[in-house]
Amino acid sequence: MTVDAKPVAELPDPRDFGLSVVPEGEIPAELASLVDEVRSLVDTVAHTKAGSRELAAAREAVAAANDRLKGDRHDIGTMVQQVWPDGRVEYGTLTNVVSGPTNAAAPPLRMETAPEGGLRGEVVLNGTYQGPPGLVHGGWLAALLDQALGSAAGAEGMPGLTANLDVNYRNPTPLNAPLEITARVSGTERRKVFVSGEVRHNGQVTAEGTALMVRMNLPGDGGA
Ligand SMILES: CCCCCCCC/C=C\CCCCCCCC(=O)SCCNC(=O)CCNC(=O)[C@H](O)C(C)(C)COP(=O)(O)OP(=O)(O)OC[C@H]1O[C@@H](n2cnc3c(N)ncnc32)[C@H](O)[C@@H]1OP(=O)(O)O
Repeated sequence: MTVDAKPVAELPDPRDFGLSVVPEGEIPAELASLVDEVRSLVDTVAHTKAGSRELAAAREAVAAANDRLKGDRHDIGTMVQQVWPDGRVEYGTLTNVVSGPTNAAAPPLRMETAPEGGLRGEVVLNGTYQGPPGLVHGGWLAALLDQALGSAAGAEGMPGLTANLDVNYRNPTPLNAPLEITARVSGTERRKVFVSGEVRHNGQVTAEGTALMVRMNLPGDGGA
């Protein structure tokens, strides 16, 4: 179903809305490497069986690193501009909990244009995303789908917010295993963008979702 589809001519530039933008290429390699290490640290701490002495020493080392870095922060709402190999430009928040490149709590999910249309990404979720034993938490699968579906709408020139998200869990989703995420726009109606997507492991759908994204109301587009 496509009624009155109205992609915006150009993606809005967040700077026009008073937001700062960091081009992904300008993120220092040392920060990317630190984020990876912290991601691993969170998993290590979550699973450690170390004794009190080692734990106390590790706490001191982490506190020292925290003190060292605390001072100088990006503002909340800072955006990152990502340019994908196919030339697609995407804006997201720098610390987006699913895709933010500097957020150690993010897997992170990266979505690229799929040959069959829509977007496709791969991600591995470690033990800090656990729900049932050995399995990914259902809320996190919903978060992955929400992000992928939102990106699919953005990639078609219709960035917006999720008004409704519906997820069906078809099969258990394993931790520490490659997952494929796919998403596409299935229709539009005025500012409503209908999107659908899947999470797969070894080609088998483990979760699938549909969402209604409401496209941003931009100055000059008449709001229709
Ligand atoms: C600033 C610069 C930006 C730069 C560019 C950035 C690009 C980024 C690109 C790409 C990446 C995106 C990745 C994101 C992924 C993550 C997504 C999230 O986590 S979003 C957070 C959770 N969602 C919320 O917090 C929304 C809260 N809700 C609202 O704010 C409003 O309700 C909103 C915006 C969704 C709609 O409000 P209204 O006032 O704008 O529009 P109304 O008139 O109410 O609705 C429009 C149409 O939608 C229907 N509608 C609205 N809500 C509905 C619902 N829940 N169910 C069914 N229909 C609904 C209405 O009936 C209406 O339909 P009719 O055209 O009249 O037919």
